Amino acid sequence: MQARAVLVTGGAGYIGSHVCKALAEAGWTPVAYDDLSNGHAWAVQWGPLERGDIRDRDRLRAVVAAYRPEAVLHFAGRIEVGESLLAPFPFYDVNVAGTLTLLDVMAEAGIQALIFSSTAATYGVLHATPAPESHPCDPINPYGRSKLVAERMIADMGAATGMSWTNLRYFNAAGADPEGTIGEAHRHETHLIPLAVQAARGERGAFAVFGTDYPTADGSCIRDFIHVSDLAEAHVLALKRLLDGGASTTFNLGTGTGASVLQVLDSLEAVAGVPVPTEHRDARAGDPPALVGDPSRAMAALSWTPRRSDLTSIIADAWAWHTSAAAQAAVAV
Ligand SMILES: NC(=O)c1ccc[n+]([C@@H]2O[C@H](COP(=O)([O-])OP(=O)(O)OC[C@H]3O[C@@H](n4cnc5c(N)ncnc54)[C@H](O)[C@@H]3O)[C@@H](O)[C@H]2O)c1
Ligand SMILES: O=c1ccn([C@@H]2O[C@H](COP(=O)(O)OP(=O)(O)O[C@H]3O[C@H](CO)[C@@H](O)[C@H](O)[C@H]3O)[C@@H](O)[C@H]2O)c(=O)[nH]1
Repeated sequence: MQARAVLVTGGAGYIGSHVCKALAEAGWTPVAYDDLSNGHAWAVQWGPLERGDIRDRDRLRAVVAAYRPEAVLHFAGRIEVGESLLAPFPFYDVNVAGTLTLLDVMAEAGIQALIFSSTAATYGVLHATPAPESHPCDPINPYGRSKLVAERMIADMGAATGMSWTNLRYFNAAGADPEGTIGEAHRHETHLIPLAVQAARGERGAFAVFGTDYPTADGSCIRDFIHVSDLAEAHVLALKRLLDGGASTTFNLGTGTGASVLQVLDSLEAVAGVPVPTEHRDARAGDPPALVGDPSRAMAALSWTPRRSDLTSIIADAWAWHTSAAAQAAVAV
């Protein structure tokens, strides 16, 4: 029997490629649609790669007509919080206008199910920790605002067209495929764990800790790290739920427990057995002090439990991937 196709925008990226692997293991053909601005052709291993920009309506139309996907998982977007304050235009252009174009093409083609990559950055500064989905959304950077606008467009389009949707608000995706096939390799790396790994391996200078006087126990920021394989599993479960008639909704995907930047560095030193050279810098603009999410709604509705999201497993998988032959070959491409 022909496997059922799903369109995965951003399928050559970090989270999208891990989700493609999980989708293929669950019996779908993931069609990755990606302009490779931050992703990699080598990360697309479980279905076809269609190069294209999410803002290119004609190209999207052609790919949708060729594969007739029964659902879309929408990862494509601009992702760097700090960058969004310096250059907001591409964040609104890709994350808002690009999402709107995708929604229009989906409506035209009659595709009735969408899973959207949203973010903890939609909340802004938390008043309650861990934050439930009902926490007010007041983002403090253009990235978070662009994702919140996209969430609201999706809900409006769904109400008008009958499309079902699930907005998944990820906290900090981390780690790598435990089988070592793919991992985190953003072209322009800004993320804590890969940068700290590179500093530990002597591939860059000292790791810059952004802010040491936050109102947290050790003064550094706190984030809720969720293993990318746990995220991937949640996407498969969310897709099944939506295609089985589950109601449109928003779920947090986090663990409910935070770790500080300094704790992450300690854990990396313990796993790797080498020191991480660090220097202290001013806080990065647009960074809330703590982002920790309550995942209990997703856990109940999806029968999902994060299994590899303890800090040691996350760091061990990240370290194993970054030090693997696969990663060395990948960065050379
Ligand atoms: N990494 C995280 O911790 C995290 C947390 C919350 C939400 N998210 C969201 O999850 C999604 C995936 O994040 P990621 O970390 O895998 O990032 P990523 O950059 O690895 O993946 C995004 C992919 O989208 C592609 N892309 C970018 N602009 C495009 C365009 N105009 N047209 C087509 N493709 C385009 C990139 O080439 C890349 O492959 C993003 O939407 C991000 O906002 C990520
Ligand atoms: O060189 C660095 C890089 C990061 N950090 C700190 O580490 C924490 C995590 O930063 P980073 O890894 O860049 O992730 P976030 O800025 O938290 O953003 C990620 O997590 C968000 C959800 O919380 C997503 O929406 C974003 O797409 C994703 O990039 C923050 O406190 C940063 O200040 C440093 O101290 N030094």
